[in-house]
Amino acid sequence: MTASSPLLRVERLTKTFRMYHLDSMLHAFEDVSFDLHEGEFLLLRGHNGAGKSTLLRTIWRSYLPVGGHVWYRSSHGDIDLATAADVDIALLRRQEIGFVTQFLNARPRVAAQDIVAEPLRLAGHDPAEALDQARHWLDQFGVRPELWRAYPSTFSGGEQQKVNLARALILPQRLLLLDEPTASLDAGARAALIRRLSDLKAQGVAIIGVFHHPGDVAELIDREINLNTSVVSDQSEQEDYVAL
Ligand SMILES: Nc1ncnc2c1ncn2[C@@H]1O[C@H](COP(=O)(O)OP(=O)(O)OP(=O)(O)O)[C@@H](O)[C@H]1O
Repeated sequence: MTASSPLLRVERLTKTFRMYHLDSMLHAFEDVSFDLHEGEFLLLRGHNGAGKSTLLRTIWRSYLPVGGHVWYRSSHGDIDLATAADVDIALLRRQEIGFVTQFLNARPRVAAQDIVAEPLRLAGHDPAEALDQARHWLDQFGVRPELWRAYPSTFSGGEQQKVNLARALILPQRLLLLDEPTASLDAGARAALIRRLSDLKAQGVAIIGVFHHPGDVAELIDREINLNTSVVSDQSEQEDYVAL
């Protein structure tokens, strides 16, 4: 893929789960194809169980697809995330691809501010500057200063989600996968999230998101894909439907 080609090209991606205890297969999604360019925001739609989270997790490579490709134009060259080596996936997750879920991967006895600062420290930033940035983002998302040095394992669901978001969004990635990031956020944190996503999009970050209330991010959406029907619609050219 060239510099003007999509950042991500998903081709006929199919995911089936084997239900061993039932000796049967369950189709999560089938033959999904779409392109995503830098700075684009793609909304995934579909009813409960349509396969939205599974699609995000397959791109993130928590799941291996049973068919298809996920071509990603990394800064190291083109790579198929569907078949790439685990070591390459780990590198991309550290440097280029972010994933936010509603669930904090809370590590025991690590302070909230250190969890948030870690991506900057790993990227080689000065530790004091990383800590300053971490406090800035905790503040932006509305985490009280008295919690910054506390361990998030005891935080409320909303507070954990704020730590999660601050960590995931502190360092601009090239591709961001969002699985219901506004679930359990209060209005102030939702507004901070939308401001941050809007800034990241303007910087060229490509975003794929699942939102329980898509109205939250209405102004950011460029295209939608409906997993019930596997149809992509362009927000600016509604008549231009592309069958998958
Ligand atoms: N690890 C798994 N093993 C077996 N089946 C799974 C697994 N993960 C998801 N599924 C099934 O795949 C289907 C798609 O699930 P998924 O969570 O992707 O749906 P969703 O569109 O995100 O739904 P919701 O809107 O309810 O969050 C569901 O029927 C679910 O039961």
